[in-house]
Formats: sequence, C-alpha cells, structure tokens
Amino acid sequence: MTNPRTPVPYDALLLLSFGGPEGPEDVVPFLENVTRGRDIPRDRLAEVGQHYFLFGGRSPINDQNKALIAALEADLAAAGIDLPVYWGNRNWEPYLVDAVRQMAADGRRRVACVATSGYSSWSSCRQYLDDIEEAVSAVPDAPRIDKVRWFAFHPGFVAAVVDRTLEALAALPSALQDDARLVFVTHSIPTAMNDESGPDGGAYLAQHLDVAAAVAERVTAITGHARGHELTFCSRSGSPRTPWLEPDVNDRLEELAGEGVGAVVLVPVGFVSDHMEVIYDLDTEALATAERVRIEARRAGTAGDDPRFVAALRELALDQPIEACPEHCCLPRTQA
Ligand SMILES: CC1=C(CCC(=O)O)c2cc3nc(cc4[nH]c(cc5[nH]c(cc1n2)c(C)c5CCC(=O)O)c(CCC(=O)O)c4C)C(CCC(=O)O)=C3C
Ligand SMILES: [Fe+2]
Repeated sequence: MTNPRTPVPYDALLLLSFGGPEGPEDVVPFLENVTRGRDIPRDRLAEVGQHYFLFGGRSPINDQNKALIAALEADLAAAGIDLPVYWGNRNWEPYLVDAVRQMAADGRRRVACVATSGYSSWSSCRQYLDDIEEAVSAVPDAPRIDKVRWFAFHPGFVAAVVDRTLEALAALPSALQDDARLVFVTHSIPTAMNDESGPDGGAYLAQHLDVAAAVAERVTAITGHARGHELTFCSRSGSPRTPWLEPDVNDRLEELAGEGVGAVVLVPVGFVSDHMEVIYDLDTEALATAERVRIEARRAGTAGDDPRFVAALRELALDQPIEACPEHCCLPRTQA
C-alpha cells in the first residue's frame, strides 16, 4: 500500500519523541527511565523532579506532540498524501515499542520517522536510532524505519524561529528593541559528546552556530537593524567534574549586564516545542536571572506546530529517500 504522491514507498510516518510525565506519580519512574545507565548525581535528579512538581508533575511535551501530529495530519491531507501518522516515545507512554507493534499489526512495511530533535549528537540523534533498533528487534514482522537526520537547517524551521524571534522583540519596550541582543539557547551536552557528534565530530555546536547565524541574519534583514547574537546553553547535568558546553545562559546574562546590555531575546533554537527545559530552565530560571541583573528579557517561542515547520518535516520525510547516518556518526570513540 504505497502512496503514489510520495517518491519513496513509505506507508506510514512515525513521530519519535522524548516523552514526559502526565502527573505527579509518573515523575520518578519517568526520571528513572531517562537516566537508566547514565551518570547523573542523585541531587541533580531530585532537583529536576522539583521542576516537574512545580508544574503539577506534568510535562507539556505530550500535548505539544499531539498538536504536532494533528498539524502533520492536516498538512499531509492538504498535500494529497494519504499516510497514517504514528507516535512513540523513548521515556514515557506511548512507548516506541508499542507504536512499532501497532504498525506491524496494521501491516506497515516501511516507515519514515522524524524525531523531535533537530541536531546531531548521541543524545539528540544516535540514541533515537538505537531506540528504533531495539524496538524493531523486539517486534516480530516490524517495519523498516528510516529516521530523518538533523533538520534544523531547513528553511521552514528557520522561518518559524525567525517569526517567534520577531514577536519576542516586538514585546520588548520599543526604546530597547533596536539594541536588544539575540541570545540563542540550546541544551548543553558533555563536550566529549559534542566532539563525537556528526560524521566528523563537533557537529552539534557547528550546526547550532549555523542555524543561529541564519536566524540572526533574517532578523537583521527584516528589522533593518543588525544586533549582536551569540549561543548559550541550558540544562547542564551530569557530574560537575565532566566538562559540558558553556557558557550557561544564566552566567552569560550576568556578564551581559556587566557589559551594559539592557535587553535580550532568548531564542531556544535547540528545542522544537515549549517543553519542560523551556518553561523551567528558560521561563522560570533564566528570566528570573535577567530580572535580578536588570536586563529586560523576553523568551521567543519554539517552532511548535508552525505550518512551515510542519511542512518542512513532511518534505524531509517524504520528498526523497531518507539517507541513513554513517555507521560511526555520533558514536562514542570507544564504540566507533
Ligand atoms: C541534547 C538534548 C536535548 C535536545 C534534543 C531533544 O529534544 O532530544 C534534550 C531534550 C530533552 N531532555 C528532557 C529531559 C531530560 N533530559 C535529561 C538529561 C539529559 N539530557 C541531555 C541532552 C538533551 N536533552 C543529556 C546529555 C542529559 C544527561 C543524561 C544523558 O547523558 O542522557 C534528564 C535527566 C535529568 C537531568 O540530568 O537533567 C531529563 C528529565 C526533555 C523532556 C522535557 C519535558 O519533559 O518536557 C527533552 C525534550
Ligand atoms: Fe535532556
């Protein structure tokens, strides 16, 4: 049952995501799933648990994925493509393995997959490939699943982030808008993980710098005003002895205040929806830091279910055969 409108014989689309707790009783088991086999100190876990409890024990990520799926279904229908969309997560229900089981039961043979993570690295790409391999090997007659590689360079993603950035700029007091600095933010990862990311290493950082520069350039062209931009990091975890990518967004805001910067827009370019890392680490923590150091700050939205981003995901999945990552891509050197 292949689709005449797609050049590749995919018979389903799969959205693969992180998953998040639905209520207070889910928080601890969710965190156990996320950190199984990882070197995360106990007090860091307790602290992250508190972030979830502050929001009633519930992450917004599942609702955001439901909205993205509805938008994908509408986009496919408008493009005249008759393909079912399935959903599976790494760390919470609905689990990937159950989606694979359902696809097998429905007779799907070859599936195009997009993950809610737009950059290369073990955490943001390779781990999802491993999840797919594990789920597929656990299900008899599982379909073949091809996952889209890093996608944040896509003009549809960039256009959505540009618009969210312009909206945040416009929400600043008008006297501060022209000089507001664009502070792009993404999830920190261990520097070793960055060194091993992509086919040649260093891809996680390089990709973010490229996408941030593309967004800043569009914002300059549209507003007719060049403003400084830079990349910062949030959500550092792991052992304090392990180096992670820096500067932390909070530390950088303090420095910017010292340099006399009066206004910033935080642009969460590393994330595709306003999930917990965004509503806690940026909206709760970084915006409080900005207030303390007397910087006027606004947080730009994420691509979310912006129609240009949704169309980009459809194009990336279906317009040409999905190219597999090279064997050694994003693998720790000891495993490569
Ligand atoms: C690169 C990256 C992304 C972006 C790409 C992508 O989206 O995939 C991302 C997204 C997310 N991370 C999330 C949550 C968590 N990440 C953790 C831990 C970690 N993340 C890491 C990296 C990333 N994470 C790393 C290197 C660790 C250390 C442990 C390890 O080496 O694996 C922990 C454990 C506690 C802690 O250590 O902080 C939690 C709870 C949620 C869900 C939010 C919600 O519920 O709304 C989302 C979308
Ligand atoms: Fe994470």
